[in-house]
Amino acid sequence: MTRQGATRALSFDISAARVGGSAVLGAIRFELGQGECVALCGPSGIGKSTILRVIAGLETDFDGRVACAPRIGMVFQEPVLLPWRVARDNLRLLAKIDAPTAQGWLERVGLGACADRFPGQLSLGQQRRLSLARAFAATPDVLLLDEPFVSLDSDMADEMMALFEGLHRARPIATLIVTHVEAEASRLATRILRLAGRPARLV
Ligand SMILES: Nc1ncnc2c1ncn2[C@@H]1O[C@H](COP(=O)(O)OP(=O)(O)OP(=O)(O)O)[C@@H](O)[C@H]1O
Repeated sequence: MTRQGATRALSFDISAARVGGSAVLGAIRFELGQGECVALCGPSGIGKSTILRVIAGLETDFDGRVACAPRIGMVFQEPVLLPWRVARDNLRLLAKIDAPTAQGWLERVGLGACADRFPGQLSLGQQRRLSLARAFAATPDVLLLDEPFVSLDSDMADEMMALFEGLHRARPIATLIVTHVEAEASRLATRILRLAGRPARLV
């Protein structure tokens, strides 16, 4: 396997990837242009998160070449926040921005009044908004979103998607978004990559 920098935001070209020794991904090749939002779809267990993990360097058992711009941001299904830090500090410390900028981001995602609350004092939807704000505030070159709207009620999912659209319009970071919901993919992405089979390939 080879990892190196790229002129495109992301170039993914592998012939195989294994998880726990079993072949999960087959030959898969795609690219992500600067500012583009691409969806990665497929049934549960097909290997969508594995692709994100390979890109992020968390999964190294693969054959091929992954060239990604250096700064990668990830948003997981479960928000990963510092539980002992209030919302403002979660943004400030993890996105490396000052307190007034952090407050500005909180306002943008409707959490202006929650700056001094700890993650445990926020609802799941609020925690996810905070995670999304943090990801954009950190201005990565590539953003990897792993089912960021799963298990939210339809109003909240709609609100989160609108939030993502607004943030991405204002700051068009190359984004790969994993979802198994077709409507989400066609709403948010300019291109949809579909996985099928075992080991998984693009279809
Ligand atoms: N430690 C492991 N050992 C063996 N197989 C594993 C291990 N971890 C994950 N897998 C397998 O890897 C495959 C791909 O998992 P992955 O999480 O990438 O799928 P996914 O498409 O993201 O699924 P979901 O939509 O349910 O999150 C699954 O079939 C899973 O069973």
